[in-house]
Amino acid sequence: MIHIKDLTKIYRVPKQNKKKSLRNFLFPVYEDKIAVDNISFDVEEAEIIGFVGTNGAGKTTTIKMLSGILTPTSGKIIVNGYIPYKNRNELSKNIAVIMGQKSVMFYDIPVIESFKFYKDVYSISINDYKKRMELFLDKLELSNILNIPVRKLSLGQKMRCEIAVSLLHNPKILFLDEPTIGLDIIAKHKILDFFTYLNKEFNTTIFLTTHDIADIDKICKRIIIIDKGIIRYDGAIKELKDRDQYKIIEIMHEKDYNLEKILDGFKKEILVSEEYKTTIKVVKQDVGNVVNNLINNPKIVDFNINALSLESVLQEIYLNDQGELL
Ligand SMILES: Nc1ncnc2c1ncn2[C@@H]1O[C@H](COP(=O)(O)OP(=O)(O)OP(=O)(O)O)[C@@H](O)[C@H]1O
Repeated sequence: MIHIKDLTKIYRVPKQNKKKSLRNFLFPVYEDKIAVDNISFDVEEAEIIGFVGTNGAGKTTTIKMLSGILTPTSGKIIVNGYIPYKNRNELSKNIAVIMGQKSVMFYDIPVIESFKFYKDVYSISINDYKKRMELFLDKLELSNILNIPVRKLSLGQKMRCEIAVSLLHNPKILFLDEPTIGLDIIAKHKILDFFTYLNKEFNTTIFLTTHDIADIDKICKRIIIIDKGIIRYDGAIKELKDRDQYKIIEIMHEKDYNLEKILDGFKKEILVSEEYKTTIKVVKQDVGNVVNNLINNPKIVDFNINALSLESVLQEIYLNDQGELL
């Protein structure tokens, strides 16, 4: 569905010059800024990919190249059989790009007018339009808001409408850039459940970029980590979590317990310390022995062993800067 090989995007930016002279203003010197550096990956039909990275990693630039908004500096890129920057019109019939902070609807008029407009833009038949609207009314609960002007909608309502309008033409691929930004947990889950539904029901391929790692953990099996324009990891989320060398142990205990004494000799980090509950992080190899000590101690009431959350795993990757992970 998506094929990218050795893809690079270099921006030409004016070189920062501390000296503010007329010469520098009239004849600026430029330098190259490598935003995406020789990346390669493939995405199969009906996959849901999480594309993550810190600020400035190259995510939006990649999505813009995938959707034909930007022309790559070099490399190969094919999306649904098209070269995006050459066949943007054809490609747009098969994809949707949803950016959490950008709107495609008309601000001052009722929501339904935007739907009618895009029905004509995409030349959608009356029958297909009715079917799609039924789906949106049902799954995104739009029935009570279609006649309200966009500017009067809450952020959650607006986002549900944005998504529905962008999906009127039943695209095969969705490029999502921060689709749940600013939403409360209920609105967020509704939207994520809807994406999962589209994926199952219509085999829609989903390419999701977000800073909200919980979103990725909820709906993606595969994750691509990009860092300073370079792909650091491309694989299963489960494998990434399994590679992690730590476990989290949540210990329920009596008030007067002594952790140092119970776990004497083990390297541990205390993450949360409460009166009757303490959460610690220990290396995987020590878990067996730590558990032994906990079981044999009368001050310990109960305990749970958990893997690190995807968010913590990624945090460690970014912080440790371990280089190539692949
Ligand atoms: N139009 C542009 N001109 C020059 N440099 C740009 C342009 N757009 C992005 N960049 C630079 O390219 C790099 C990658 O930016 P990009 O927006 O793709 O990152 P990102 O991963 O989407 O970041 P964020 O999560 O902050 O949105 C950054 O260093 C950014 O400053």
